[in-house]
Amino acid sequence: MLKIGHYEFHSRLLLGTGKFPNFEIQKQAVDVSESQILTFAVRRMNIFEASQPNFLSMLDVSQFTLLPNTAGAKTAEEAVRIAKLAKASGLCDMIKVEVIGDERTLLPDPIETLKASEMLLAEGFIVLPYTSDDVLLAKRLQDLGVHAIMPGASPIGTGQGIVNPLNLSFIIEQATVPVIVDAGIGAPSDAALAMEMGADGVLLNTAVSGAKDPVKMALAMKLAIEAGRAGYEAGRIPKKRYASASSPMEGFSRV
Ligand SMILES: CC(=O)[C@@H](O)[C@H](O)COP(=O)(O)O
Repeated sequence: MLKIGHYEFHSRLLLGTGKFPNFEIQKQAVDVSESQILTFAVRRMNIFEASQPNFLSMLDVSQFTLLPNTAGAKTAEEAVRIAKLAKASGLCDMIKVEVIGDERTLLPDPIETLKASEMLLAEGFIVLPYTSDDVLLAKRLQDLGVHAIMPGASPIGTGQGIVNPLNLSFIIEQATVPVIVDAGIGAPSDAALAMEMGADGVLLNTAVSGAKDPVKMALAMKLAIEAGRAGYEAGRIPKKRYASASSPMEGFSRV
């Protein structure tokens, strides 16, 4: 079970809702992914205008936890304003804090992210900050009392996979709250690796929405995350420098 604040989920795949070819494909992808948490940018979703097309209107929203995110915010104050708007719409008391500090890399601004997280915790939100793979920042956020940490595997939409596995392993090692690897996942093997490393979940969007067959890729990501988690729980064998026979000969009679 993935536990975030007072929420519990059996799925460890968090799915973004942007850039799908159309709502029908998106719905099918969401269905096969069996994801229970869908994230969306409050500023891009027409949540307050019933007449406008809105992906959420295609879903039985009672089956999902909708995780609003503060995409588009450049400052802590903007992020807090967006989070409050989302809460006012009655969707969820969880918020993914996304404060972007640089337009080209879309990397999060560490100082504004920390500030926004502190302000949102004080307002009673369940706070999930999207961070870089900075080990100390993850620790500082955790010490503030955030409910999960979401380090990027690589910049949003790049599909580069986990570019700094060492940092990610340090973040996971020291974590006292769930670690959700967020952004930059390109292939199912990236998601499986994150889970094998001990991440508690994976948030992804572009790898599915931009795939040639988004529905099949959603299924592949679901299976990869399940396989990675099972592998982590099973405990992989240590890597060795030299070979050891898979069928040892000790105890066998000579013929
Ligand atoms: C949807 C969302 O929250 C994105 O900002 C997220 O970080 C996913 O990134 P990818 O599109 O790289 O999977």
